[in-house]
Amino acid sequence: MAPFTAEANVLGVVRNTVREYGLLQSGDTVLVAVSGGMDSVVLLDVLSRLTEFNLRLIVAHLNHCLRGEDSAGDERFVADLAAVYGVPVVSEAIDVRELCRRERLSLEDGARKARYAFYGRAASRYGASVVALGHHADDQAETVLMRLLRGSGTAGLAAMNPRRGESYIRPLLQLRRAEIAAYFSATGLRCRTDASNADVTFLRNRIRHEVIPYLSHLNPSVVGRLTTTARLLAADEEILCAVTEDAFQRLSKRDDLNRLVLDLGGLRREKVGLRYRVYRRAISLLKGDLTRVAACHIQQIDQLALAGKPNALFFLPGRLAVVREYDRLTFSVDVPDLHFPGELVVAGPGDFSLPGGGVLRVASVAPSVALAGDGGRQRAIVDLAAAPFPWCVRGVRPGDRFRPSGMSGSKKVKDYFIDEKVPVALRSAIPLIFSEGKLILICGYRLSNDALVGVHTHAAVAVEVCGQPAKSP
Ligand SMILES: Nc1ncnc2c1ncn2[C@@H]1O[C@H](COP(=O)(O)OP(=O)(O)OP(=O)(O)O)[C@@H](O)[C@H]1O
Repeated sequence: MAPFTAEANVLGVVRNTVREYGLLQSGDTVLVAVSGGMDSVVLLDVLSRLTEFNLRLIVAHLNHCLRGEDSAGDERFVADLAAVYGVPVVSEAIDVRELCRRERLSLEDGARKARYAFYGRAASRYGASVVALGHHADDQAETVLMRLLRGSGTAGLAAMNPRRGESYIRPLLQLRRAEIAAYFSATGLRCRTDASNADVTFLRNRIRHEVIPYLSHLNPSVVGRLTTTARLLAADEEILCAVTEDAFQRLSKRDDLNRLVLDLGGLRREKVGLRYRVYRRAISLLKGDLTRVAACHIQQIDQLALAGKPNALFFLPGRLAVVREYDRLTFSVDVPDLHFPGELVVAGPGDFSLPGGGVLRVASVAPSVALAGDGGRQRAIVDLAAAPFPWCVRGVRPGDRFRPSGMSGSKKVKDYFIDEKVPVALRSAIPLIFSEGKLILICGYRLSNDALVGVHTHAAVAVEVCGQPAKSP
């Protein structure tokens, strides 16, 4: 029997993990993500020793440009290390701070986003079948605690799996940090040290250096317990994903503008947990991930879905709009600029493109149609004698007032928007129509007493906004 050494232990656990989760196939090309830290240095060494798989290894390193000369030093160190193993190295430098500023991400999220995009590029360049990452059991336990503190559900607490999708594997995930450190010392490997790993102003470091040691006093197996929780929840998560996918297929469709539309009638019959999952699925499909989408956003979407209000709008980080229109809930990204710059002159009936998106449609209607009543909120009928052309169409400005139909006296547009609970983000995109300097219509909302049709109306037009990004009652 082989003696039980730190090396034999690590190699044995990794071989078990690889077998249990089917992480490697013979002859695989593996992109090994190496930061230069101890874990990924050990990962590279271990993979190079799994000779029975006849692997082709490629080392990949991303320079995040966050620590000046230290980052450049890491990049050189990894290139030298790859040379020692006689394997190719692929590296890139990305200004992560700039990326985070541009995309309004935290440093941690931005670095992760840059890294995974880089892995994707590098893997396809070298035809790698999998990307190997150096996460271990202590990382897993820290991740579970961090997500618990952030209020994650099952998906978040399931944390990491030895296999993530088809492309990512974590061969060290069932090893403790101490076991990896013992292997590292026994083999005489060298690595880079990232001084920021000791900085307890970062939540992960505080959990690593303060919370887990404290919890270990209560239960010495705390890391094992947390990783078990993650494993059990990962198994549950698989079932829940299948159920979600089934519901999502039943309840969603794409409309002709490529927006995702959920059927509220069906959605309301589902349990709250499933509704939440369907919203998350819709968002990740549109945005690519769920970065910056918090539990409170999902709850707000659900309130929008269940509320009595037939029309309302809600914005999520990342220019994602969720619009409730009667029995539909529409998700769209890259919503048009919700701002109405400048002025538009309408000299007569016709279709007019609005600067914030959508079309203003002004169409003549027969006096009999005009008298039959108004066309509902979305389609207003205007008496042309009371509100003659040319009209000026523009966004709201401070001090604008009008005389809301059916009310006596006048009212500030701003107060009207507040009373009608029109979302602030939407207000400046709503077209206001003026005739002879008087506000006669807030499109999609309210006509003015000054433009109402009556028995004496001889000429009238119907006004509506088509393809408007969002509206609220
Ligand atoms: N700069 C880098 N270049 C290449 N690979 C890296 C780099 N930084 C980290 N990795 C890979 O990611 C693994 C996990 O690193 P680390 O624990 O720092 O990241 P994390 O942010 O906790 O995890 P995740 O990448 O899943 O968010 C490392 O073991 C290594 O395989």
